[in-house]
Amino acid sequence: MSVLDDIIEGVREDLEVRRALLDDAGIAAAAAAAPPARDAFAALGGVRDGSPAERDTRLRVISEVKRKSPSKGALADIPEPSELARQYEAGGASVISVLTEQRRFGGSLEDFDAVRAAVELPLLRKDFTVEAYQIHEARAHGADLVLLIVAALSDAQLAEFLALTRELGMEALVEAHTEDEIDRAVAVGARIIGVNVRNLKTLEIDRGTFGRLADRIPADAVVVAESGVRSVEDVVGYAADGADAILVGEALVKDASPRQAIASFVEQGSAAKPERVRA
Ligand SMILES: O=P(O)(O)OC[C@@H](O)[C@@H](O)c1c[nH]c2ccccc12
Repeated sequence: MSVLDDIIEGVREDLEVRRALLDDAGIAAAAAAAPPARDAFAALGGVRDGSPAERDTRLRVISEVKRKSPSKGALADIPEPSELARQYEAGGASVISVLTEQRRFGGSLEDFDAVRAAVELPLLRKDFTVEAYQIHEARAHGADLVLLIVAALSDAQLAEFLALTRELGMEALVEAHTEDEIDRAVAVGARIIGVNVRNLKTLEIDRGTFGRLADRIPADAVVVAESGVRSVEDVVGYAADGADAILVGEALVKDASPRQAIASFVEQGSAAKPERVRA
């Protein structure tokens, strides 16, 4: 069984515990009652009805609240996720990602709620989405963006979940690891596409993956480089290779001043962004 299968098995078990407390109809009603979602696509520099050339050249940072990971174990204590989120916002993050997977990443919906109460930025509910329930649940907790991992879903599920996400007023970060997965993301109409440079089977990082795959993403989609940022040099590399946004967890939760780190990522990353001319 792959790491991904293993994680998803736990995610499904935990989901059944929550569903026993609030059933499908209950969670759908809670989602419908939530205040409207924020426009995460626009926050990431996406342009709906214009040419990509109209886009500004700022590199966006998606800053992640991440307590631990399967590859690295414990990363940071994070006694107050709300405090960390305020620093992320003050530093100039465009979106905040909050991991809610419990077993491997130490996240929770409680963390998500704490961050939601603390900041106005669009929030990504970062989890392994395998059921519609989780999408309703994300919206009920005030999420604006959900994660859809191509490797974990069939084409039919991808299309269904993306449609539900948009019905609820949210957008999806659709995560790919290979050319084939990018093509599948594009085929279902994803407009925020992430290339995760962490290999899901070996858990190893290969930053070069981003440069090899980014050009395959159509120009009207927002391109996100995910994982492996250690310092501003890595940010500059991703920006030069065509990232519109970067998703950063470990480096920020470990930094003594995440606020300053984000500010320098935005500044130096934006300076390194090429004029965008992709077919
Ligand atoms: O901590 P890093 O290397 O900056 O990575 C952040 C983010 O990309 C990573 O947490 C991630 C990317 N895709 C995921 C899917 C599930 C859980 C976590 C992830």
